[in-house]
Amino acid sequence: MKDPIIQLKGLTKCYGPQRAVDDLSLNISKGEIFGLLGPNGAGKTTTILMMLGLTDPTNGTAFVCGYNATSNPIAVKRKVGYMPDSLGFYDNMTALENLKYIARLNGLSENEIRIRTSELMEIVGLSSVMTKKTSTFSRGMKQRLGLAEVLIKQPDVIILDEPTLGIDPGGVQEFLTLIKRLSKEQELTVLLSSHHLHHVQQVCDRVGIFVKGKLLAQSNIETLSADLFGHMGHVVSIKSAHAIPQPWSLQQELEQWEAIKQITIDKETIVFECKQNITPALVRFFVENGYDILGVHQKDYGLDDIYQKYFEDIN
Ligand SMILES: Nc1ncnc2c1ncn2[C@@H]1O[C@H](COP(=O)(O)OP(=O)(O)OP(=O)(O)O)[C@@H](O)[C@H]1O
Repeated sequence: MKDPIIQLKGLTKCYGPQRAVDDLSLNISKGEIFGLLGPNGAGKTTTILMMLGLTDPTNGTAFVCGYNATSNPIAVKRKVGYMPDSLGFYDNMTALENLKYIARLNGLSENEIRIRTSELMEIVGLSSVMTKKTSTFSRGMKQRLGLAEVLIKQPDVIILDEPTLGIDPGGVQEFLTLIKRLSKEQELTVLLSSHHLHHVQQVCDRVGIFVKGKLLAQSNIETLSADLFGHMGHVVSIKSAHAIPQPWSLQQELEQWEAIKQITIDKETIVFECKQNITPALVRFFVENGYDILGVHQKDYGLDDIYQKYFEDIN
């Protein structure tokens, strides 16, 4: 990994006897989109607050953009834009006025404010509605305005806490596409916390699975799948037009196949766990033996399976 822009070492936060974050070590490199994935109460927000210097760790360190977040929170805040899960705007002001207000708070000159706010409204797709009061905005539009506010100080890192919460599916898609584009165009590092696995899967280069304060795994989705389910090999299920009799005359022959590890039969469905992908050979075998096939399904392990494996005891 290139020099990490976020470096968490043994980060721990205890609330009384409860370890909200437990010995978290994690490196995130510049330009990466990292998804912190976990159910409610996993410790995602607490981790973010420690990274911003808004709450002190019980143990461990958080270095962000080269600064220790606990001893130098002001320097970190200059470099990091944070969008919390609930956004607040001045509803009696227009979107543009809200953004200009934040720009002034960040110390931009009036000339910079004029140029930058108009650029950002364009980037987040709010130019046509920027003179409307934010009280009229949908949740999706508010998220976009929140993103513009976060970007106004040209941060190196943005941290988005549950950014897709409450947005309709179309809005989610647009928002995630925007995040991805910004990250690639500006080498912006993005830390995105969510419990929406599908949203995370669409946009993140890597994900961390966070459960009960512990980071259980971190990798890209493909590697996580291979690590967790690689031993399962290729699983293919074949649905015949008719129920498979028990005992089944062809089973013994198939069990001789080197590539087949296990055969499970349930009425007309036969599931094969195989060492490699032998789906075409299996289909030929069934056809040659006079079976009519209604369906063939190859199981691909994805984030759903990962989620279920880690979170099944919790949800
Ligand atoms: N100030 C606090 N005092 C005591 N306990 C807290 C405090 N803040 C968080 N916790 C507890 O720490 C644990 C982690 O909470 P946290 O908000 O970080 O989780 P999360 O993953 O962000 O969940 P959510 O998605 O629900 O916000 C929870 O059990 C929560 O109740």
